[in-house]
Amino acid sequence: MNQPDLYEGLLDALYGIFGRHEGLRVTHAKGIVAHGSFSASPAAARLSRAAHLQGAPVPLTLRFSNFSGVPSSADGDPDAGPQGLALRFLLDDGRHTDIVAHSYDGFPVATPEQFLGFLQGIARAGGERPDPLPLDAFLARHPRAKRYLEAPKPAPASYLAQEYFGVNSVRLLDAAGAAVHGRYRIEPLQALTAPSHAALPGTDFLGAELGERLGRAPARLRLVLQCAAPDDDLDDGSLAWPRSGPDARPEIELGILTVETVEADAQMQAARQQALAFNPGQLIDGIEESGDPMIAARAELYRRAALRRRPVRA
Ligand code: HEM
Repeated sequence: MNQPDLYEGLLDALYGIFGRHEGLRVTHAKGIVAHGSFSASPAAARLSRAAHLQGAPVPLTLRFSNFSGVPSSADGDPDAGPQGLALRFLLDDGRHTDIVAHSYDGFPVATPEQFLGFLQGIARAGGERPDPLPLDAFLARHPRAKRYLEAPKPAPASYLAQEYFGVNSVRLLDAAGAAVHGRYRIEPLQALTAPSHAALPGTDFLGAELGERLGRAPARLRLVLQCAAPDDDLDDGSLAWPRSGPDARPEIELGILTVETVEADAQMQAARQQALAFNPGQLIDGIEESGDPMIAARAELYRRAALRRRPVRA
């Protein structure tokens, strides 16, 4: 299969599973846009020459979301997780760079081709005449996909109360061109107080909780780089790297994200969501793809997905 057919096939498969919901993303359909800023650590500036990692505060747009492509799916429903966090760093010269992360450490599969097989299996296992055999066969060959499907993904107490993982590794380059490979993680700076809403199936609370919490005070998250060990596969985001024990990978704090406000006006919120098109392939000098095939594929996929969901202008 050529690349354009693969990308269109992936989008068709996602629309087949979730249906078409006018103007909304085919996955992560329900979300909320917030604004804030990012301040890089001195370690980040030593690691990369990227403009937003030099230390001066950089304006930030964030979108928190639920996995499902069905916008009416509630926060407590099983298809709501993993939750997503997309970040856009707005640079002085009008450019931007993005990180698109989710709350599961890993991905079901390593390549877009495998992901198509996974989605096709899921589609065949549902619908009017369900046939579970293709999915069963796929999961038998891809145990990490099985683990992903079976992992409980409960709703968090707050979008701000859990970790998010970049999954696909990147290469950071310093001023002299020296490279470090790693994966992003975004995590709460401190444990949050008890939730104000219950995370029960059928309940919808995450968007309101975020607005209420930020109405009281800004929230802070850490951006961390989990560094690759010399023999780590940089092209397989389905495999989580150890975080504890003797094989724990070194970690470097890249900076602090301060989340300040949400778009309170419902119409503006909807318009912002539609206009935004985050893209994990939107990189700038000082940050490169690591060789993971998913980054290039996601770059083209998200571009095509945004074109499909946006209204055609006459
Ligand atoms: C081949 C693999 C993947 C495919 C086919 C895929 C597909 C998509 C598509 C079509 C969208 C909607 C884009 C838009 O309309 O703007 C999307 C959004 C998203 N994806 Fe993926 N994705 C893949 C891998 C991943 C991975 C590895 C992660 C987590 C690290 C991830 C997290 C997200 C998030 C958080 C969003 C919502 C972004 C936003 O708020 O705009 N995806 N994905």
